[in-house]
Amino acid sequence: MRVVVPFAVDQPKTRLSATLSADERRVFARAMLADVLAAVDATGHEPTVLATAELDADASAALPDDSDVVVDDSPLSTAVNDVLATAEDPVAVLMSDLPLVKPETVRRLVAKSGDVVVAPGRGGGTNALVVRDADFRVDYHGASYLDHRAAARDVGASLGTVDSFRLATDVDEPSDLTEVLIHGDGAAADWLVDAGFQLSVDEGRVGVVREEERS
Ligand SMILES: Nc1nc2c(ncn2[C@@H]2O[C@H](COP(=O)(O)OP(=O)(O)OP(=O)(O)O)[C@@H](O)[C@H]2O)c(=O)[nH]1
Ligand SMILES: C[C@H](OP(=O)(O)O)C(=O)O
Repeated sequence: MRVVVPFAVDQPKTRLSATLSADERRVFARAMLADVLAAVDATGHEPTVLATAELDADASAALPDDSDVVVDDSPLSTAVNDVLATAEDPVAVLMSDLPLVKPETVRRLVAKSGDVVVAPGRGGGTNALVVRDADFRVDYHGASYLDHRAAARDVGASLGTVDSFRLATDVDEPSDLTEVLIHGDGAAADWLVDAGFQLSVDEGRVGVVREEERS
């Protein structure tokens, strides 16, 4: 199955700006992209990066050999809907900020039955979809998990849901870095460790600290 991976090339992950500089967010976003693409590639499914701009050398380095790249500077939902409108076969849409995703996670997603399969993110978002219905269209942001379920019902599509910790864990906020350090073992986790991040336990609560901040 074609697995479309939307990727914001410029100024990604602004909600991490209290913790990472603009340059660091660029590099970290590319490390997460590499983890997602590696997981897809290991399953034999074909990744297509849906990028907001031409990929630079760092982002291109994350691409497995058989990847396609589509550049579309439209807003996220418009760009994904452009893909869905011309797709002749089922398509999966998997976000690029899911560094805990493993090949088995991708296999579970694409194996789930339903004309529209939704994998919720924490907080009401939609971290992955499988679309087997020609009339279904996306509408991201806000409580998009609920919106996508309603949109599927509106076009008469049957619904599947994938309840997966690894798919639900998108990295949006500084607190999400904790999950990457605990459960990640790919490029994103390695980058965080190299950048000096480590787990901290403060009054029983787990978080992250950066080495330079502890001294
Ligand atoms: N093609 C495309 N992908 C996008 C766009 N905006 C976000 N994405 C990707 O969609 C996924 C979810 O987006 P967000 O969680 O909002 O990521 P983000 O825009 O980098 O982060 P914030 O700036 O913190 O909102 C990530 O894989 C992004 O790289 C867009 O306008 N076009
Ligand atoms: C794309 C968007 O991501 P979030 O902003 O919720 O991380 C969504 O899941 O609808």
